[in-house]
Amino acid sequence: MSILALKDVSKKFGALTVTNGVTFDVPKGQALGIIGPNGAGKSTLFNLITGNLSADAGRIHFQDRDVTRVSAKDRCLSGVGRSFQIPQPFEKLTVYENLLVAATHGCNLSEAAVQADCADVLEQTELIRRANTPAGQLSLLERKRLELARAMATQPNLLLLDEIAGGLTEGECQALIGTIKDIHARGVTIIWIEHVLHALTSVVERLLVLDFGKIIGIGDPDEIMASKKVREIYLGIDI
Ligand SMILES: Nc1ncnc2c1ncn2[C@@H]1O[C@H](COP(=O)(O)OP(=O)(O)OP(=O)(O)O)[C@@H](O)[C@H]1O
Repeated sequence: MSILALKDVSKKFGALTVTNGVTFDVPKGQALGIIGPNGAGKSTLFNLITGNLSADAGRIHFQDRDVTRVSAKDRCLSGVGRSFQIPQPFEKLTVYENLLVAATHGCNLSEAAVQADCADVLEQTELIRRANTPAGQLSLLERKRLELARAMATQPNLLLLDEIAGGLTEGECQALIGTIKDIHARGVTIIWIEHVLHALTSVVERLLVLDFGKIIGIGDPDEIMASKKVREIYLGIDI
């Protein structure tokens, strides 16, 4: 059963077609990776799925409901969570307070349940010892963890990760991968845009390649990465 389905989704900015007839679905519980050159339309695709942008054409279904014209807030409340490429936490609020804000506005839990949920998310994302630290004092890895935690605090069934591994050392990257794997093992469906390929392929079961807003490949990560077309377009390897 698919949790998300896009059918012929398109988006233009002026004369520039950034999403061009995109059709794919994501089975419940799967981790799907998205790769593509800079400007291929990956973040735009996320914005269309979350409702931050509205599609010019096509339909988007989430959990069997047509959400094409549903607002970003309602999509979040119904279970679409996301992290952003550039983390922008409330710098002066503590880690825990940042999660409370996300949970209070991003899910339907009662006040008491929100507090318990945020404590659980702090454990899951290994931020428990930084709970009372202002977000502005966190290291890069901790900021990435907080970005993940803010998305998890909205209790997503579908978690969208936008280049969360960028800029980390190899050790930090491995630590973050471990946390993402744990979240996936709990049954959360994941779509992850990432340029750090080894991080992505160590988690995802399926890979989608975008180029100029079109899907040029989707399937088993090893097969996709071995395909001549993908190697030429994405890796710039002339074979
Ligand atoms: N709000 C906007 N208005 C006009 N053009 C935009 C807007 N958002 C994105 N674009 C353009 O759409 C194209 C796709 O951008 P997008 O950010 O989706 O690509 P991307 O694949 O995520 O790139 P990157 O890997 O660099 O993050 C780019 O040419 C970008 O300049």
